[in-house]
Amino acid sequence: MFKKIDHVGIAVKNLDEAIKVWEGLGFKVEEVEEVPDQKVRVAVIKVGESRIELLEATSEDSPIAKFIEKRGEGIHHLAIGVENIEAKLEELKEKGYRLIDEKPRIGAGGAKIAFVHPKSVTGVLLELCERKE
Ligand SMILES: C[C@H](C(=O)O)C(=O)SCCNC(=O)CCNC(=O)[C@H](O)C(C)(C)COP(=O)(O)OP(=O)(O)OC[C@H]1O[C@@H](n2cnc3c(N)ncnc32)[C@H](O)[C@@H]1OP(=O)(O)O
Ligand SMILES: [Co+2]
Repeated sequence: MFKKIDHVGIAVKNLDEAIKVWEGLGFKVEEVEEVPDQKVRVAVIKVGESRIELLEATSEDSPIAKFIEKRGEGIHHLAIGVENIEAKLEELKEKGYRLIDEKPRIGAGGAKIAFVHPKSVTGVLLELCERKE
């Protein structure tokens, strides 16, 4: 059911500056994409079969803005690749996990994504991600 670690999301204040830092380390930003539904701008770095997502808020009420206000920059979420996101959401709902999204939404690269609340997942914001490879 779980395919791989799809990506680690990192909240940053300024995407262009963060890209310089990460490319200075030797990583390569493949693409930068705005995801209006999530109020973020995303820089995608491929690392083997996984990705790093650098995330900048595109509005004051973006979840990324609130996160940074409260906790500063840093690791924001862990995204796991799944075969069937609807089935997984159903299963977790039945098991009593607190779903932020009952139905998947569209994320970066057109993936189907849904979040499970950190309070249900030992303090980790978990993202389920179904991607047509
Ligand atoms: C597009 C791209 C993609 O992959 O395609 C993305 O990832 S989009 C990535 C951006 N989109 C998202 O993050 C959408 C899902 N996130 C959300 O719905 C929200 O951010 C949220 C429900 C996790 C938290 O929102 P909130 O208004 O409740 O914020 P609060 O600050 O009050 O958080 C409530 C409690 O959760 C904790 N908390 C909040 N955010 C996180 C986090 N990222 N990781 C771990 N814990 C967290 C807070 O410390 C607090 O705990 P305590 O009470 O103990 O202090
Ligand atoms: Co993500």
